[in-house]
Amino acid sequence: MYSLILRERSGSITGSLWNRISSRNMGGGPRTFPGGLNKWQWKRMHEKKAREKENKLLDQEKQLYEARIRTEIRAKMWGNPDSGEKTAKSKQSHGPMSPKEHIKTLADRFMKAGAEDFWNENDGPVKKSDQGSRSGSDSIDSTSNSPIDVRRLVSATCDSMGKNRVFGSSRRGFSSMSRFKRNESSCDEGDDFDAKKLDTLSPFSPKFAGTKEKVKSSRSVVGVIRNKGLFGRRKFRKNDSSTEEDSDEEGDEGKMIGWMDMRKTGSSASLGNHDIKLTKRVNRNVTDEELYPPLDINTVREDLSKRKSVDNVMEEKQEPHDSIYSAKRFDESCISPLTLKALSASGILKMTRVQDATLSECLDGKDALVKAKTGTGKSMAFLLPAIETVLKAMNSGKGVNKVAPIFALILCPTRELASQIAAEGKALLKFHDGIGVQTLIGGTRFKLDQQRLESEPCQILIATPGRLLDHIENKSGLTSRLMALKLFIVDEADLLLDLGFRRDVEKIIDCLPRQRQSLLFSATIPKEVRRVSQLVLKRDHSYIDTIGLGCVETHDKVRQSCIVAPHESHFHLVPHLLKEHINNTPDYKIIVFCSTGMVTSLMYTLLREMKLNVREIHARKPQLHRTRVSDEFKESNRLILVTSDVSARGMNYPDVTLVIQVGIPSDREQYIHRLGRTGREGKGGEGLLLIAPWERYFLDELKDLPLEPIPAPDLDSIVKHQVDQSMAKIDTSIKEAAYHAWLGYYNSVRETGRDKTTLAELANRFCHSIGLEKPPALFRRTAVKMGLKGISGIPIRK
Ligand SMILES: Nc1ncnc2c1ncn2[C@@H]1O[C@H](COP(=O)(O)OP(=O)(O)OP(=O)(O)O)[C@@H](O)[C@H]1O
Repeated sequence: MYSLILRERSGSITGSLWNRISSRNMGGGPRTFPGGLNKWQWKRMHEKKAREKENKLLDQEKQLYEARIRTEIRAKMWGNPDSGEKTAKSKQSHGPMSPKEHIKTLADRFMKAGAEDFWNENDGPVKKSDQGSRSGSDSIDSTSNSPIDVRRLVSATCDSMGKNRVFGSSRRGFSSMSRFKRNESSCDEGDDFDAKKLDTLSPFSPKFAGTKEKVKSSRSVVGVIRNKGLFGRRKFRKNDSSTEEDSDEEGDEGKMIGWMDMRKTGSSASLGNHDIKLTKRVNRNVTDEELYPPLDINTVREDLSKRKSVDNVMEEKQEPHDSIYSAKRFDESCISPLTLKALSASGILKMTRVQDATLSECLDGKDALVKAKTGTGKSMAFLLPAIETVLKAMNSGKGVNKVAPIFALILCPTRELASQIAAEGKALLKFHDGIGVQTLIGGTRFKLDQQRLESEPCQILIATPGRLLDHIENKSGLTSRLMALKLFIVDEADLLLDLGFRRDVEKIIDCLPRQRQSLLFSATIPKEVRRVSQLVLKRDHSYIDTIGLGCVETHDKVRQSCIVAPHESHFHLVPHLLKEHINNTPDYKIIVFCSTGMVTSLMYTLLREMKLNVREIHARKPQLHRTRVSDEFKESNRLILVTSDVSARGMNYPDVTLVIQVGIPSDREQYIHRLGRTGREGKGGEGLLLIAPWERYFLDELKDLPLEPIPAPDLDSIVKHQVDQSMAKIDTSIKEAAYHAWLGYYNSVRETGRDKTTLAELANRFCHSIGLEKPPALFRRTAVKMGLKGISGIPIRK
């Protein structure tokens, strides 16, 4: 069926080309599945089943672990009347070991033997001669009853965990905490006891895959070693401090130690007598000295001085902690010399943290979900891999026979953002001949788009979902060009995967080849989005979070405050606050966010009447106007931009000094993105949220952000008079339109459960504040559309 549709769409494609196209692996697949389900429903059903299976397995693991603990407690309670002497009988005893003893044996063996040859096939009991070769604190005699150096074990473990990378492969529920970063400093810490050895010790290491019994008996170590993720495959990630050797070992396949090799060496036979109880352990009080044998003071000093010098070198190399930049330079990465030339021509030498964290992963062709704060260079972080992908595809010659292939597709939510990304892409391609970036955005003529796409080079396409779908559905030939796609990028991924856009994005994905790399970027990635990201990403994608767990998504340098004041005072307060800021900041540049396009228009008209230097952008303005104003605001200061949420995401207006949000945003994420228009590139800024008392409930969503409540300022009587006069001059139609839009918006965001004020009451107050004598009646159709029909106090026109 799908090939039929395709055949119909590509009527102009020649026979041989058709053959190539139809044999291509398309993202769509069959349209219907058993039970009349569509592809996505089918996919979701299977994902759900997989999750359930995973949870069931986790439960089983938990039960096993609990059983282990119970056995341990029972063993403790029964006691062990052991004399401590090794009897001939005990030596020959082949009964099962107690969990504690097993752990001890494992740890002892570990201490004795190097982790590398620990589980060799012909590995037997540790020989005396081996013991002799070790000295100092490293050496623990396994034949004696010397206790395991738990403190060292724990500290090494914690150390590895503490330095755990925040970013890593995303497996649902298996947080990156279960992964250990290879770190030289952690090797320094406890002799040769590094993360890798810890992994070897872990019952989840493939080396322990030999018998279930072994895995079970070492489960008590797990409490220390693994604090999350029972099944997650252990991965070692390479980092800056990884040695050459490390990276070699990690190999290409996900930098993971070969699973098969380990399983081979971890067979039951290879354990020899080591899982057999040989001695009976004496129950005796262990002194502190025995537990923590005194260390040679000189060794400690040496260790400390070594660590200090390493730290100093690291500090010298590192940027200050709150800097958005990393110490790494672009010329240290493997991007093309011509791109490097363009970067240095723009004065860009160092990577930002997000670029450093993602570039190598993205260049390796991996799928990734990336979270980084606003204004930290995410656009460049995905444009550079896009350019490299195009260069690679062009050099390999693949797809060049096809009709002008598009190798990289970038989706973003707004037209201005698409144009901005395209401009940045063009700057990076300045010295590359024959590679072009084009945009497909709404508000332009469809035919012109087509002509442009055909006449100018376009290997990188940046589009808004609606217009791209128009082209796909109108058989403009774009579908066949997209068949060569290698890289699919979604900027502001959380918004595009949210309900408003998701259907469009799904349809677009249906038209893309399945064999592709996909990257998702945003400053905010709620849990729900991580889940649905599977729609776009491969299962083994990386989740790269440069913000980190428990850290806020906003910038420390941006001061955030909140004013709660009655709704009717907002139109008076905004001009007052603006004037105050302008007086204190000569080079001001302010963005005022309003809830809807029509309210934006009213606010703009009011401020213009008050002779402030102001511009407006919202969806109701023609595209030409939007582009002109956006460009003007980018380049100037001493200007105020009043805008709706079309400017909330991704727009890079440099040096914005203040962001005012009038009324509650649609959600927490939108608050963060709006605020993110200031404090870009590590600079400072100020954010102010102005809400009515009934909107206070929204502050719960922001309670982890450093939002300072401040009292509403006393209104300047001159400003108040000016506002009243200016408002009186504004056309009633603008006010009525604002009223209707406002009503619709608040009806959708208002939490009626918490708010006792009726919508009619709020509507009346809003009317009053904008100088309307009485609420204008709504057309019945509009009222039904807004869900307002039947609300008393709001007049409805037939
Ligand atoms: N390595 C770098 N060195 C200097 N400036 C950079 C670097 N990378 C990006 N920039 C600049 O930082 C600014 C912000 O970048 P960008 O718009 O990509 O941020 P963002 O993280 O996408 O923000 P948002 O989350 O709001 O979309 C841009 O002006 C960009 O040119």
